[in-house]
Amino acid sequence: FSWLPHTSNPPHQTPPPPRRSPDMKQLHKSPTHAPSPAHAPASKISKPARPGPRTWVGYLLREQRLLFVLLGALIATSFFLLRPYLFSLSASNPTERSPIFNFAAHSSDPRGVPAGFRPPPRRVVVTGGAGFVGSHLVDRLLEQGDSVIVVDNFFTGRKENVAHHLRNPRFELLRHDVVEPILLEVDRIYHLACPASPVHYKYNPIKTIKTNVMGTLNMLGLAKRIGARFLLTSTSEVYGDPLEHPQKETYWGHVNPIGVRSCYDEGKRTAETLTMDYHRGGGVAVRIARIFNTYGPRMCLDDGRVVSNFVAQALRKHPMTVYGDGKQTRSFQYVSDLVAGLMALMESEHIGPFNLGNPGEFTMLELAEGCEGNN
Ligand SMILES: O=c1ccn([C@@H]2O[C@H](COP(=O)(O)OP(=O)(O)O[C@H]3OC[C@@H](O)[C@H](O)[C@H]3O)[C@@H](O)[C@H]2O)c(=O)[nH]1
Repeated sequence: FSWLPHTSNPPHQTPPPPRRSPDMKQLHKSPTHAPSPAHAPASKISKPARPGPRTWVGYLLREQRLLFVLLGALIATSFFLLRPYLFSLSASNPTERSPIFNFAAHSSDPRGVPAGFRPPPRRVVVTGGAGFVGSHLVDRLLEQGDSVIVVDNFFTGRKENVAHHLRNPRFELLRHDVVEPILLEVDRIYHLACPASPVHYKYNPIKTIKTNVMGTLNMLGLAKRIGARFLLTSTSEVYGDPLEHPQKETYWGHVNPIGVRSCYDEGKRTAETLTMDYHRGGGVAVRIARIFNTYGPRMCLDDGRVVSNFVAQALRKHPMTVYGDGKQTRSFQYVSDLVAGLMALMESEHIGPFNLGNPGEFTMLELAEGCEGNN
C-alpha cells in the first residue's frame, strides 16, 4: 500500500528507545546489556519511500495489475455464462448427487447432450464384469463410448469373456475381490460381482455371503465417497419359495434364512437393504434390478443352471435331468435384453426394485422337450 501516506524518520536520525510503561510485563528474556541502535524495535524502522506515482491509476498501471484484473473479470464472466451448460442447476432427484456434468436439462438427446457438444465419456465400473452377464454389459457400454473398468476376482468370471477389449484404451481390467475396499474415480457403478449359480453358492457359501454383504458394502461406500450412481443386480431369488404368482416387486417374499441357498437369497436381500440404507441415510443415488433366469453366450456349461445343464446334456446326448415333477415354471430372458434393461434402469429416474425378466413362463418339462426337439 505504498500510496498510503506514511511517516518516516529522516535518514541518520536514530529513533529513541521505546519507553516501557511502569505496568508493562516482561514476556520474554531481554539481553542483559543495553540495546544497541541495531537492536532497536523494528516497528520504529521506517521503509524507504517507493518511487513512482501515488495515485490509483498509477497503482493499477504498475506490474501489469490492470491486465490481471481484466483477466479475472473475463474468467468470472465466462464461468457464469457457461454455468448452466456445465453444472446441474436442478437435479430431478433431490437425493441424487450431481454428476460432474449434467446436460440433461438442456437437450433433447437421450444422453442429455446439447447440440454441438460431444458427450463427455462416462466412467463406469462393472464389478463382476468378466462374468456371463457382466461381460455383455461391458460390450454394450464400450460400444456407446463409455470408459469401463472391470473389477473381477475371476472366481466365476473368465478373462476370455473380455479379452477382445484388452487393446481398447477405454477399457481396464482389474483383478480385485470386492470383499476388499477399492478406490476408483467413476460416475457409474454396476455391481454384479457374486457367485450366482447353484453349484457355487452350494459349495462356496462363505464366499457368496461375504461378496453379497461386504462386497456390496464396499461398493456402496465407494459410491457415497465419490458421488457415483450405484446399480445393484439383485435376483428373483429374494422372493424365495414364493406364495404369490407371479411375483410383483411389492411382494416381500417367502425365504428360509438358514437354508443352503440362504447365502445367495438372504445375501441379496441384505444387499438390497444396504443399498436402500445408503440411499436414505447417505444420499447415494441407487438403482435395484431383480434379475430373473437369463441365458445366452458365455454361460458356463457346468454352473448347474437348468439351461446350461440341458444344453450340455443335449450336446453330449445324455438324458436330461428334470428335477422333481418338472411342473415348476420359470421364465427365461436372453442376455442382451437383460443388459438393455440394466442400462435403461441405470439412466432412468427410478430406484426400483424392478423385476427384469421375460413374462412368458413355461415348465421345466416343456423346456426339456424343447431342448430335445431342437437336438
Ligand atoms: O438340471 C437341472 C437344473 C435345474 N432344474 C430345475 O430348473 C429350475 C431352474 O433352476 P436354475 O438353477 O436354473 O435357476 P433358479 O431359478 O433356481 O435360480 C436362477 O435364477 C435366478 C438367478 O438369480 C440365479 O442365479 C439362478 O440360479 C429349478 O426348478 C430347478 O430345480 C432342473 O430341473 N434340472
